[in-house]
Parts: sequence; structure tokens; C-alpha cells
Amino acid sequence: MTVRVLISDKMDPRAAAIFRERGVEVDEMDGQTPEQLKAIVGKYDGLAIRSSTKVTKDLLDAATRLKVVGRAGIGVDNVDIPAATARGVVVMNTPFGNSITTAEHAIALMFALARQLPEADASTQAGKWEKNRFMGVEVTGKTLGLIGAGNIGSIVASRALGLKMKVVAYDPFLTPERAIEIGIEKVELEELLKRADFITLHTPLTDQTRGILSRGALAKTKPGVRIVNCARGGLIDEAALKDALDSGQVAGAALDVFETEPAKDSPLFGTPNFISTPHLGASTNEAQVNVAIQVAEQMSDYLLLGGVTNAINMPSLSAEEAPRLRPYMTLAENLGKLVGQIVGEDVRSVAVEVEGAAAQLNQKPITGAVLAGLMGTYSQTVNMVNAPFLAKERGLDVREVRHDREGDYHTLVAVEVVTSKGTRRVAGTLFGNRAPRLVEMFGVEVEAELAGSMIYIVNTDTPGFIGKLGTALGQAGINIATFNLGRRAAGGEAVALVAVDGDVPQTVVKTLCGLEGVREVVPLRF
Ligand SMILES: NC(=O)c1ccc[n+]([C@@H]2O[C@H](COP(=O)([O-])OP(=O)(O)OC[C@H]3O[C@@H](n4cnc5c(N)ncnc54)[C@H](O)[C@@H]3O)[C@@H](O)[C@H]2O)c1
Ligand SMILES: O=C(O)[C@H](O)COP(=O)(O)O
Repeated sequence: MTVRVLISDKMDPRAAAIFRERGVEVDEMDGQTPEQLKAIVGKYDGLAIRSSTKVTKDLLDAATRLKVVGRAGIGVDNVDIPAATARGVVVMNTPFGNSITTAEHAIALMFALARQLPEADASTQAGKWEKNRFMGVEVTGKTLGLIGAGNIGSIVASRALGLKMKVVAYDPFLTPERAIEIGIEKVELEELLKRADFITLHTPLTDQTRGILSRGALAKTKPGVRIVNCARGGLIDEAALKDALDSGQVAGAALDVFETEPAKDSPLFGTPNFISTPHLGASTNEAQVNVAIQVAEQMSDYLLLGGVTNAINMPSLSAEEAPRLRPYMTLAENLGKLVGQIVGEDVRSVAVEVEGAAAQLNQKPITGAVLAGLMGTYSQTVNMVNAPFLAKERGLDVREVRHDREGDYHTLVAVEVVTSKGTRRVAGTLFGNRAPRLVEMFGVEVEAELAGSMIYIVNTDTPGFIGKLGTALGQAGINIATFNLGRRAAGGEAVALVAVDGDVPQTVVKTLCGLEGVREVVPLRF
């Protein structure tokens, strides 16, 4: 089936070129209204965006084919991640492609504030030559306070150290070792506010960072501080910033990002010593080429090969590892389906065990596939992306166990579920690392390929039963493809997994249940 991607924001043409080279059909339509987007999004497997497209729950509801949202950039606050996860849509970003560019924009704005460059430029071009009006400050020897010292913050720090500034940072997740490594001093927010001559912000917008420069925080800053925000609108209380600029508590502020974007009528506009840019942090040729190439490669890898890189809502899985994992995922999903079809929703906990060669692999996708198979038997919308999330939502206790040693098989995946009636375990292996096969079912050694239509039958182990079963199926017009048998040593119980051509109607299930000695019959679909 053709794989289709929509690029819904302005993006470097290299993104579309890469999609085409990799055999993905691509449409480029930036500037669509939410309604226009909603009307067309149902045709696409992938949506490539920057910060303008808002991927809301409403849009996701219309995106029935969507498998991946790729953000050519860093911030994913324009994507409803919980809604995407619930729908099984992977959300990926490109976390490094525009970091240098954004750090450089922060430094540029810091210099622009220090020397009042925009106002000096406007005045000069207006023919005023106001040489005495624009007295600046040096940055050398001054203290820069970073709020957030992740990728961009640490690049800003390295540039500021090169400018002979002293750098302090407030970042609760910054380790003391990392602070020493990048040559900065880790401090609490209060201390940063007290000491910084310049403050730059580099955190995501979260419940913890929203309004981090509040009215109260601005009042605690060193008088005459200059503030740069190239991270996200909402980190600074804009009304309080306006008052602080008017009172002189803040000597200058430069915002690339605003609480409401596009910002068309901010109260800050026109304030002396206030500089604004229209969310230009990532806007250089270099950064846009980087993020366009990266997002197209990542999305193509996922859509074509199953590789997952830089996903926000799913563990990573390299495009090289994905093909090695694929047969395991088929096995894991089928084991999940097998248990799910037999025990139904009565599952309290699931343990996924990997042994031997399987233990050398990334276990998360295997567990995801088991859960997708298991819950897919009673939920239409479950897939590997949302299965762990849905399992958590249902209160399902999920455990992963890894045995490096080899047991009877060189590689094994086992699924053990606890139900109200007790524990049930199934296990499978890969022969020649290719064909996935069941090898153990509920304590009985049964070898079978789990595929197509099958019937699971438990019966009292008596002579002549298989003949009666064959006759009953034959009379119902059902052809047996393969017959896989096993028996429990104790209790005289036999287990059969019969592969048949075509579906097994309920009337046939009823007939089989009526055969002498039959204890359980479940039709299965793989
Ligand atoms: N203006 C632009 O065009 C532009 C471009 C790129 C990135 N950004 C934005 O810049 C921000 C930073 O990007 P990054 O790549 O450095 O991200 P990052 O994840 O590498 O770094 C963010 C840092 O913030 C820290 N942090 C989290 N919560 C915090 C809190 N409560 N207080 C203090 N620090 C906290 C984290 O520990 C982390 O070190 C993001 O919001 C991103 O969207 C903007
Ligand atoms: O988070 C980001 O990467 C920046 O905000 C860039 O946004 P943009 O792609 O809309 O320029």
C-alpha cells in the first residue's frame, strides 16, 4: 500500500525530496486552516510539522490512517501527546538540529539588548544621529543566568564563557558533574535572580516552568537586569514584564516567543528597550536543512522499516535493529493474541520473559507487541504505540523478565498472565531466527505455527477422539490444514491446536463442545 505523508508547515524542500527518494508519496500544504487540515488529514500515514500546525485531539480523531507526527524542531507543545498516544500515533521531534541556531539567536538578542541595536538602527535611519542616546553595557565580566541548561542552554553557556562572562544556571535536573563539565555554577532560582546581569531562558513550557519569571520573580531580579526568551511564550508573565520595563527594574527584554502566537498586539510592543522577533530562533538555513532532513529520515524509517528515533511517546528502536526484532514482534503479538483470545479481558497482570538470543534485544518493543496482541482481542484501536499506555490506564501490572542464559531453545519469548482463575503461560521460539512457533501452552508442550484460523481444543485424552473431531469438522465442511497435539502428563488431558481453512462458525464450536470428553473449545484468529 502506498505510504503518504503531508507536510503541513513551511519546511525546507529537502524533506519532501527525501520522502520521495524513499518511495513515500508526499504533499506539501502549509498555511491550511484547522478545518481544511481536518478535511484532508485522513488520507495520510504521516504528518510533518513545525510549530504552526496544531495537532489537537480533534485533528487526530479525523486522522484515521495516521501513524506518525514528525516535528521538524524541538518543542512539541503544539501536539496533544496524550491524545496521539491514545490513538497509537508516534510523535517524534529532532532534538538537536536547531540548537546551535537558537543559542546563537539568544546571544544575538543579548548583544542587541546590551547595545540597543534595533532602536539605534531605527533612529539612525530616521536621520537623527543620536550618538549620546544609546549608551550600552559590555557583556565581558557580567553574570549570565541560564534558566534551563539542556542542549540549547549549554551551547549558550559555551558561547557566553567565550565572551568572558560568568555563567550561573538554575536547572533542577542539571547534575553537579555536568555543571562542572560545561564550566558553569549551578544555583537556585532565587540566587540566579539576585546575581544575574543577563537572564536567558531555555526550558520547555511545563506546569513547573509556566510563569517561572512571574511578577514576584521579576521583583527579585538584580535592578537593571536584561532578559532574553528564545524558549517558549508563557515562561514570563508578559504584563509583569511590561511593568518591570516601565519601572526600570528590568533594563531591557528581548522576546522571540510569546504567550499568544502570532503575537500581533502585545502590550509590550512600543516599550523602550523591548525587542521582539517573530519566533525566529530556529530560522537559519543550516537549522532548517538539518531538521527537514532529520524529520524526513526518521518518519520514513518508521513508516517503511519500523525504526523509531527521537520519539516522545515510545522507546527508540533503530532502523538496523527493527528488522532483527520483526520476527520477535510477530511471535510476541501472536502469543498475546493467543492468550487474549482464550482468557479474554480477565487479565490482572502480564509478565513478558525473554531468554537466550531474545534477551540480547531491546525488550520494550517485544513487550509492546505482546500487549498489543493481548488487548487487541477486545479493543479495536490498540497498537504497539498505545498498548503500554492503555495497559497502564486499565491498571494492568506489566513486568519484564530477562534471562541471559539459554534454556531448551536458543531463543524464547514467554507470556505469563494472572487471571481470576490462576496463572497461564505460553511460550514461543524462532526456528532459524525466522519462523515464529509456539512451543509451550498452559504447561503442555505443543508446537505450532500461529497463523490464520485455528481451533484450540482441550479434551480428556481418550482413544478415538481425534477421529471424531476430524469427522465433525469434515461434516461441517471445514478442511484441516495442520494438527498440533500435546498432552498434560497428569490429569489425562490433551490439548490440540488445529489450523483450518476459513472461519469457524459458532455452530461448529457448539458441535465440537458437544463431543464426548471435550472440556474447552475456542476458535482463534491470527
Ligand atoms: N525560539 C525557537 O525557535 C526555539 C528553537 C528551538 C528550541 N526552542 C525551545 O527551547 C527550549 C529548550 O530547548 P532544548 O533543546 O535546550 O531542550 P532540552 O530538553 O535539552 O533542555 C531543557 C532544559 O530545561 C530544564 N528544565 C526542565 N524543567 C525545568 C524547570 N522547572 N526549571 C529549570 N529548568 C528546567 C531541563 O532539565 C533541561 O535541561 C524548548 O522549549 C524548545 O522548544 C525554541
Ligand atoms: O521548538 C522549536 O524547535 C522551535 O520553537 C522552532 O519552531 P519553528 O520550527 O516553528 O521555527
